[in-house]
Amino acid sequence: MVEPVLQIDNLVKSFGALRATDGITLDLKPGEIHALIGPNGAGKSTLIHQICGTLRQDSGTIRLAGEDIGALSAAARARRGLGRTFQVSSLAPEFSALRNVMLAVQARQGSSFGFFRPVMRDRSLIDPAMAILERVGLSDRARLPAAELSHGERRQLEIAMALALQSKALLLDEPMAGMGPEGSKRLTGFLDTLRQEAPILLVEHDMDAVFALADRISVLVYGRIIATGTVEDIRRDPAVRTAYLGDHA
Ligand SMILES: Nc1ncnc2c1ncn2[C@@H]1O[C@H](COP(=O)(O)OP(=O)(O)OP(=O)(O)O)[C@@H](O)[C@H]1O
Repeated sequence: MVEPVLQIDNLVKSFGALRATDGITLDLKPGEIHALIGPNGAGKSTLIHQICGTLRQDSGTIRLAGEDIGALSAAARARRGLGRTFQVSSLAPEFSALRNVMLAVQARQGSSFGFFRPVMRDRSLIDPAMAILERVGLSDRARLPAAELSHGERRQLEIAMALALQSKALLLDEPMAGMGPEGSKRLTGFLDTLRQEAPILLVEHDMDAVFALADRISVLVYGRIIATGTVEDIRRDPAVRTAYLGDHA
């Protein structure tokens, strides 16, 4: 059996009387895109926050490459190889795309963020950063400040930074949000190739993207996973159709 890269077991998080995640168990295997879908308020963001460490679970375990990371800070989890993109961007907006990625490369190499070193002339940072920007299709935007990139390009840049940190697994929280049809199509194509580099847990409302990309889909409703399966399994599942998909199936 293939060992999962990420293994979540029985994760529980309550806000007062509300169980926002109510015993969630799921895993992410090498090379796969596992999509997490569900209606508004189902608990998707709460789950992502617990996995990346910005919210502490009440109980349950989170393992990355076999290591229990459930008590580590978000920064420590990122250093262990948990990459993520955010609904709200984490980029340094005044820095160029290149510099943002160079800082991630530098962090990966173990040196601290040396703002006073002449990083912009350091080939050991520039070359790998440019290679990654090329990989995500942003090399012609390398010198632009992150703030001047389009919404879709900023998502690509965040993914570039996750790649620079050599993430073992990627958590993508609604990467298609705010994108037009063209942008969604381009990002879908890109994510399709990205799964070989690091498996992806994808929270997404854009069902065209989910159906095009997902190896497996888990459906979350009121904090519980009501079904996990292939695209076909999920499309056919009567409980899922009732709870979520409706006409979209
Ligand atoms: N900090 C909080 N305090 C209290 N309740 C919260 C908090 N965060 C989330 N909730 C509640 O937990 C439930 C799950 O919310 P969550 O944002 O995780 O859902 P979601 O599936 O991500 O929704 P969406 O698709 O709209 O982003 C909701 O009922 C929400 O109101």
